[in-house]
This record gives sequence, C-alpha cells and structure tokens, in this order.
Amino acid sequence: MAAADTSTLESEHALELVDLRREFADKVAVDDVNLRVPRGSFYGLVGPNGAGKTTALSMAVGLLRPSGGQAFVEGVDVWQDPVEAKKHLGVLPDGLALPERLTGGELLTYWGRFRGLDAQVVASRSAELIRLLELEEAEALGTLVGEYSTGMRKKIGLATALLHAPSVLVLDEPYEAVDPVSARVLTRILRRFTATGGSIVISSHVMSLVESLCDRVAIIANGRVVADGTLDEVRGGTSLEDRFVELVGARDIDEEELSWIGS
Ligand SMILES: Nc1ncnc2c1ncn2[C@@H]1O[C@H](COP(=O)(O)OP(=O)(O)OP(=O)(O)O)[C@@H](O)[C@H]1O
Repeated sequence: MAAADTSTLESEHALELVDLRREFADKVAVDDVNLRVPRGSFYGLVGPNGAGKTTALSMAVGLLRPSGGQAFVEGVDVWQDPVEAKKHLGVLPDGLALPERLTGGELLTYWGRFRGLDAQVVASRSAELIRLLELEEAEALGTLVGEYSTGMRKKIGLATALLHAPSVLVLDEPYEAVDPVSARVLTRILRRFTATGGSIVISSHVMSLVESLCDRVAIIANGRVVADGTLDEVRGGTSLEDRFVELVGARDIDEEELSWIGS
C-alpha cells in the first residue's frame, strides 16, 4: 500500500533532484540541490557561468556520477536503474560528442536502431527531423558530422534526443548557435512536445527566451538553487533578468579598469 502511494507521488514529477551534490577536488560544483519538475512543464534552468547547471543536469540524466543525493526521472532512480530511467529521457548534453565519420542521417539510423526502434520508424522519423531542422542539403551532399557547423551539430544532437519519442527532454543550451529560422522550428517542436504531455528542462543564458518559453524556472548560483517556482513567482513583478542580477549580483567596470583598451 505504502509503495503504491510513493510511486504515484514520484510520477507527478518528470524530474526530481534530491540533495544532489558534486565536488571536484575542493570545489563544490553542485551543493545539495533539490528541484522538482512537474510533469508537462517547460522548465528553465538559469545561472551565471560556472554556477553548476551543466554539472547538475549531467548528474540528473546519468552522465556524471553524483558525490551525493539522488535523481529521479518519471519516478525512476537514475543511478539505481539507469536503463529504465534513460528509456524516458531525450538528452542534449553540453559539448556533445558525436561520431564524426557518419552523415546526420547515418547517425540517426545508428542511434534509432541502438534505441531498439523499428527500421522503418527510424527511417521516417529521421527524414522528418532532417527536413524540419533544415539539414536536408547537408544530407544530400553527404556531409559528415565532423564537417558540420556548431549550429548543425546542435540540431543533429536535438534530432537524436527526439528520435525515440521520450517523455522528458533535458537540453543543455539547445538554442546556442542555432539560427533564427531553425530556432523558430525548434520552438514549435518543443511547444508541441509539452502540449502533448511531454516535459522539458532547458538551460539557457538568454533570459528573454526562458521568459517566452518556460512556465517554471530555477536560478542557480554557486551550486545552489537561489530561487525556483513558476515564472511569475521567480520574477516577482520584475523581469527575469532583473531578478537574476538582483540574486546573483552584478559587477560594474570602474573608470580605471581596462583604460588601456583603445589607447
Ligand atoms: N570536470 C570538471 N573538473 C573540475 N571542475 C569542474 C569540472 N566540471 C565542472 N567543473 C567546475 O564546476 C563548476 C560548475 O561548472 P558547470 O559547467 O556545471 O557550470 P555551468 O553553470 O554549466 O556554467 P556555464 O554557464 O558557463 O556553462 C565550475 O566551477 C567548473 O569549473
């Protein structure tokens, strides 16, 4: 009876981080982070450079072992049952390592088969993703992933994250280096994903983007969550950028600093 209650509670959250912690030597990169991402939400994780966003997300999706704490995806403990947890997950990691000697289409075919999808399903989904993400020309030219631009790499990485139709997407800076036309397509894809019940976590440095996309947000600084909740709760009547600067702190440049520039 108690076990059934627990699983119902856990499944309310697409992603849950409990006292998640990671140290690198003397540096505490993620300091007992607790976060709950309700199912169906579009969740934004923001914070200054080095705040611990990538480290936290990497632990949340099973790519980096925590020093302490737990991560759950759809109620499944990521580090106790990684195979089951990863079935629910589509991930775009930071600094994505890709097989460089394949074309985008070959990569998706390999990835889809690796994920256990039927060959015909892989073929039709791959063709659709390549067309929507405007990678058709590169595919027609036989361009290898190793020859892709930064934005193209991001797009093929997103395609691999979407291919197996996961229920939770965890995307580290998905819009970085993506051109405005592709960004619109990406936004449509992601909005459709949440409209059909999927849950998304993105990290981003672009506050206006987070404000336009996300319904919930967390601000992380020095490895700690300093604010989280609905977008309106976190903004507290100001803009997300103002709230961010208020919580994280801004530094002005004094007159004498960098006085040599342009001299
Ligand atoms: N492999 C590593 N070895 C040592 N220190 C690390 C390692 N990875 C991250 N760190 C440190 O952990 C802290 C958090 O880094 P992280 O990459 O998670 O920040 P971030 O919020 O994603 O930053 P950014 O916005 O610049 O991408 C930083 O101080 C970083 O130097």
